[in-house]
Amino acid sequence: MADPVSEQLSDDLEFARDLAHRAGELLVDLRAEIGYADRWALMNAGDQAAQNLIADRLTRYRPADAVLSEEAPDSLVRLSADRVWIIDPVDGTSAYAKEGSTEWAVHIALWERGALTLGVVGRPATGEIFDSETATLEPVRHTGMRVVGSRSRATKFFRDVCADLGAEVVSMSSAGIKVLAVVTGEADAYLHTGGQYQWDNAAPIAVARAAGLHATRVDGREIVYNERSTSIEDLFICRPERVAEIEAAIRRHS
Ligand SMILES: Nc1ncnc2c1ncn2[C@@H]1O[C@H](COP(=O)(O)O)[C@@H](OP(=O)(O)O)[C@H]1O
Ligand SMILES: [Mg+2]
Repeated sequence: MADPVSEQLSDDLEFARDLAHRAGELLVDLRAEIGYADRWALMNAGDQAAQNLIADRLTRYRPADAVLSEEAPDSLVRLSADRVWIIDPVDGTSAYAKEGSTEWAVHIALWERGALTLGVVGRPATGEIFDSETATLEPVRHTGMRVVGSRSRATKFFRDVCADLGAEVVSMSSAGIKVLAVVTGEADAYLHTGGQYQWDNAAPIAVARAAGLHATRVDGREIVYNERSTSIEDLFICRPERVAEIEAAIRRHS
């Protein structure tokens, strides 16, 4: 009979879910242990502990693969690798260090020969894990249009597009948590401009695509991963039925 543990380690999606689960538990424990009095200490400890856990297991169980992580120096080896794990150990770091906030996530994505092949977004504060195999788009439960955007870095463009649409703006931390808000029907779209990196959106985009969401750059271009530049400045994630309306507003303000 197959050993369930070794099966879990050999299947990339199960391996990635397990990484997000382990890192999430560690981060929740650290919050309780360190407390919130010194936010920088908690942020640094969380980033470092989750990075170490994920990096150690990738080295041990996926030694041939390259890694791009927010918390490790970028190695250009990834540009000629067949498989690259794109990792954000804690997305929404400042929310992680805010007592009571659930707006922080663990991102694990895998890029293989030109495309993202899996993504896992863990929401450790609620114990949920979303992945690119099982994510399904839920119906909206609100009336009108809701657009989710950065809590701390909303741009004029974002505000102008939302005002044009007459949309309710919902501010949240973490790119992963914002994509989950669209997947779960809490918002119709997630619009971001002004800067972001591959690790901020790779896993969320894999989950968004699996759920059937529209996911492109703000100008409609495809989002391309494992480019030399780590930057992916802007994103437009949207329920299919709202794409045309929001794209028209984007064009009016571009
Ligand atoms: N203008 C900008 N430039 C660079 N990174 C940005 C950015 N706006 C958002 N981000 C990054 O994108 C992630 C989600 O941001 P936000 O919560 O504001 O929507 C955060 O990742 P980290 O928390 O991993 O640093 C944040 O640092
Ligand atoms: Mg991030």
